[in-house]
Amino acid sequence: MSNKPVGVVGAGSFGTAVANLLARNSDVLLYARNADTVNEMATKRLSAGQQLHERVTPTNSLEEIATKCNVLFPVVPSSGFRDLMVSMSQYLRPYHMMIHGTKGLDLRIPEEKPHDFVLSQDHVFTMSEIIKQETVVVRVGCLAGPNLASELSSGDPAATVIASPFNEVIEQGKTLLRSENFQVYGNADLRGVELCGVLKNIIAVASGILAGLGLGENSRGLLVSRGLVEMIYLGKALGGEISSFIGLAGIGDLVATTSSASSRNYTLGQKIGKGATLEQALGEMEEVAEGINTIRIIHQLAESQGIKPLITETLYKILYEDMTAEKGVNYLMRYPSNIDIDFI
Ligand SMILES: NC(=O)C1=CN([C@@H]2O[C@H](COP(=O)(O)OP(=O)(O)OC[C@H]3O[C@@H](n4cnc5c(N)ncnc54)[C@H](O)[C@@H]3O)[C@@H](O)[C@H]2O)C=CC1
Ligand SMILES: O=C(CO)COP(=O)(O)O
Repeated sequence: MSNKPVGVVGAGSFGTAVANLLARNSDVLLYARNADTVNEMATKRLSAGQQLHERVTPTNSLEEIATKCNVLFPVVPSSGFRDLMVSMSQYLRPYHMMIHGTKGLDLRIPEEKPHDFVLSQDHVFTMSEIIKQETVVVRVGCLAGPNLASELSSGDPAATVIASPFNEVIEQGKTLLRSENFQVYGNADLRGVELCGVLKNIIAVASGILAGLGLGENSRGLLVSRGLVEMIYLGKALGGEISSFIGLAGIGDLVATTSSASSRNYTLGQKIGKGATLEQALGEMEEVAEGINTIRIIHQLAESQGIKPLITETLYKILYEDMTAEKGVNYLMRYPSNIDIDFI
């Protein structure tokens, strides 16, 4: 496997950062779907504002990347993930290994719903589930942790978690990604680690809102700690293990994303806190903020499953109904809560 290039599918901010990390150890093929973008990447050696490592070769061909690479890192937003897997599936074989970096969920509602239809976990999928549903790939994993693309591209010290039930996926991920400035931890709880990356985006949006309202570090500390409890509560209900949430992919990523203007979810929240509507805030952003879609999905799931994630529900009202950000904060502050930790 070592002489083969490694494939990264998706050349946005994170796909490009992952390609550059991998290029420290291997040749890399980086797929972008737009042929003009690929030509420009090849000539200017730039992708998503980042300089491309000399060992990264851009490609526009899914067939080429699947044929030449045994290990593939799909890193596209969750909204395009299933379509991508459907398009790629004809080129994929059981010997492929896939480690995705996408921090979102996929919602599949039947076109013809029975009159008593209730949305359940059977309609909400993580990206590893999509890979297994749409392709013949078996050895699947994910990559999650405090990995802000802008900081990775500056070469700052950082670390990630490779999660998979297959030890060989974890070991392969470590071999490919580990370098002087980049550590890689392993975790067998694939679902839990995927959910960490997905759910922390909700709390990042909330943190941005607090910042947009001009609130300080005490309120952020309160949010991060209650946010972690909510992530664990939801994560457990959706099949993750508590221990993953208190590791690098959980608390580690939560801290990074709730305190950085480099986070798109935080930035979007900040715009809302300053008074923008969701439509206005989205209109000002060029990159994906997965938390917006995740809040909608968790709201629908919570409603039908009888679970009550307080922060997520309040965010839903701010983003999709007519609650103001100030009212949302007042509502949360008045909510009667008195047990600090109730999940251990
Ligand atoms: N940017 C970051 O710091 C990090 C992002 N992530 C996650 O990585 C995923 C991707 O995020 P970014 O790269 O930042 O997004 P981005 O908004 O910078 O770029 C997304 C890229 O995916 C491409 N794309 C979308 N659908 C596609 C499809 N069907 N086929 C091929 N290409 C497609 C777009 O053309 C675009 O180039 C998200 O789920 C995000 O949560 C995870 C860790 C860090
Ligand atoms: O997940 C991330 C860092 O680990 C990136 O977060 P954003 O998608 O909010 O930029």
